Amino acid sequence: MKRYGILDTITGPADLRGLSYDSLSVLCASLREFIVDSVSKTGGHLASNLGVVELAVALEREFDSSRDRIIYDVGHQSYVHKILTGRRDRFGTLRQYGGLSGFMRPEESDTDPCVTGHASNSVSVALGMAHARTIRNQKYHVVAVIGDGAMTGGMAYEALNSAGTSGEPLLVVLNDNNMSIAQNVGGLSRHLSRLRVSPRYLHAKARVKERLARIPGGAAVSRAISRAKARVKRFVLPTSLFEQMGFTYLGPVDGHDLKSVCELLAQAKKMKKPVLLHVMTQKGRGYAPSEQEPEKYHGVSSFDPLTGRFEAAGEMDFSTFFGKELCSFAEKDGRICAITAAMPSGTGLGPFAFRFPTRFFDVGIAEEHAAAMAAGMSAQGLLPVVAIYSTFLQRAYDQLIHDVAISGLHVVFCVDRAGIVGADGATHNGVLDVAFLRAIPGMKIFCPSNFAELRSMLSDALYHEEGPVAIRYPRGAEGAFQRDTSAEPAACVREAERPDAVLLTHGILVNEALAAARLLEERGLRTQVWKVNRIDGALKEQLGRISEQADWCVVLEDVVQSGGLGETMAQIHRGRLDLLNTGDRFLPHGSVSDIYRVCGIDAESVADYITEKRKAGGNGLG
Ligand SMILES: Cc1ncc(C[n+]2csc(CCOP(=O)(O)OP(=O)(O)O)c2C)c(N)n1
Ligand SMILES: CC(=O)[C@@H](O)[C@H](O)COP(=O)(O)O
Ligand SMILES: [Mg+2]
Repeated sequence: MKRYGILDTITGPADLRGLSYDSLSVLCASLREFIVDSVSKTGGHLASNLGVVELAVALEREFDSSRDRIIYDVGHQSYVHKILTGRRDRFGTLRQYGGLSGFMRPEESDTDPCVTGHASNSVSVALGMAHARTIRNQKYHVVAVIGDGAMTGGMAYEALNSAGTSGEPLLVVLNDNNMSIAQNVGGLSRHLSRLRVSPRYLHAKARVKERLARIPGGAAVSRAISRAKARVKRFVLPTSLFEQMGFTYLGPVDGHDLKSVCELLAQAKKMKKPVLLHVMTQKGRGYAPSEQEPEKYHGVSSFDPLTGRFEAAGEMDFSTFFGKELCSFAEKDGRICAITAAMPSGTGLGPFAFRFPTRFFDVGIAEEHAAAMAAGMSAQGLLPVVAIYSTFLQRAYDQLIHDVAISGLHVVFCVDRAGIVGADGATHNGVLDVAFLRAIPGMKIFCPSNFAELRSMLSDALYHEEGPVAIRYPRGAEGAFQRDTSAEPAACVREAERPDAVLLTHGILVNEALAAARLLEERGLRTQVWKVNRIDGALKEQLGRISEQADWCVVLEDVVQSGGLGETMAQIHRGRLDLLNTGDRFLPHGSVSDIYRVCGIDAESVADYITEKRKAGGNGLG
């Protein structure tokens, strides 16, 4: 087993307090080596974790994470915290089924104060905890560690606005690496750049003070000048946004200078008010490939730690295909605009951004704003396409309804990462979109199963529809089923004469349904397979047609049961009905195939289920 020097001697955060700063620096190097080795095997969020090593060590040293509440925003950068709080031995299970989560999970450790995964909520949750501490007359510190990317999310400002004047002692550590997943964007990013250069001003001030102190009576002069300067400064120097909101602003400090970070944390801890500590770090620090390309190494699959090369060859996936197709449409139609909420590469919009920079909008982690902005564009004659992961679209629900749907505005929502995403787990699965989108009057949902259908449906959504349209597609590549059936609202993709059962599904799960039908055929059962391509006002009519095909109907979905197609079928179908879906629960993390098995929606489980049911002669509904 590989040894990691000083890291092997650390049993918990308490050990950090007995170490010199030099030893802590050596520990940081070991932590980086351990993280690179481990993540190169499991995959995970590499660059963000390498960037916060010193900060995370300093936080564990200066605070007591078992009692104090340290919330890492998103939590994708919480690996050092996990390693130092008793989870190092399980680190090889990261993001795997039954293993450690890639985010904070209280069920994993008392040192994880809350569930994390979505950005920009940490200051709100921290303030709630600070209020609880006051009301319950308890004593502990509350810290929110939020990145400059997460700080582009509107929720962060709602929280700062409230926290700054709350009077609650609370520390917000702004981890500023000038990166979201991609380059950070917007006015805040500019504001932080200005603050970052302010040490020059601070150092110059310190030098003048030092020189004045050396001349007789100079100290008194220095104090008088300082007082006058402080008064003048308020008028002539731009103060930080955070000070304006009621925070005491500390920093900016070099986040890799452990001693300075520890000292400032210790200082902040003593201050009985809202404090914001601005820490500058380098994303990907200490590993050459991720230092050079922090975006590429933000979230990684397994790779060779020596070269940084990825093991899996990059297959064409739905996102890349979508991005490429959208470029073809945009070439011919100058009204098409593309909007992303801080996910240009994840949503496949990189090429669009490059080719049509004036029609591409990265709004930061601001899904609500993205949806409402699209409404404005549509109202004024543009053709906006908003590409957002299913799970993050949850943030924009009110805007979907209020700004887009009520006015019947034509906005195309490309709902990426629909269904099971796998390793990111419960916070990131896209299993609620069918239910929440269907509930919006006038919303149409297209469910492509493959690239050809995505192309056709994108074309239909852009040119043959009015009002809001969503196209939901999964993470990753297409499967064996590559036929374009998009011309029909619902298509029979496997015929069977006098079928024993009809298997009905939508989207990528058609591959599991067809594989299940083949297995059932080997067992002597005839299964007809249908897929729904459009979920809209005519759905019941389609389901009625399918319902007539056989007495026994099985509905297979990669979404929760409530609000799914199975429930609608239950209102129509008079024969036997089984509903196979992700259930009304939050799912664990693991590979997509692991989670399909957990839910019983993989081909084998479906075939076994139907075979068993057939033997038992029962009805699976309810
Ligand atoms: C609501 C929401 N939208 C998008 C994301 C995807 N996301 C995860 S991390 C991240 C960038 C965060 O940047 P920052 O907070 O600066 O952290 P860094 O990775 O730079 O350390 C984004 C966009 C998310 N987790 N939550
Ligand atoms: C932390 C976070 O929310 C993102 O980094 C997410 O993990 C990206 O997921 P994909 O790998 O599916 O783009
Ligand atoms: Mg950042």
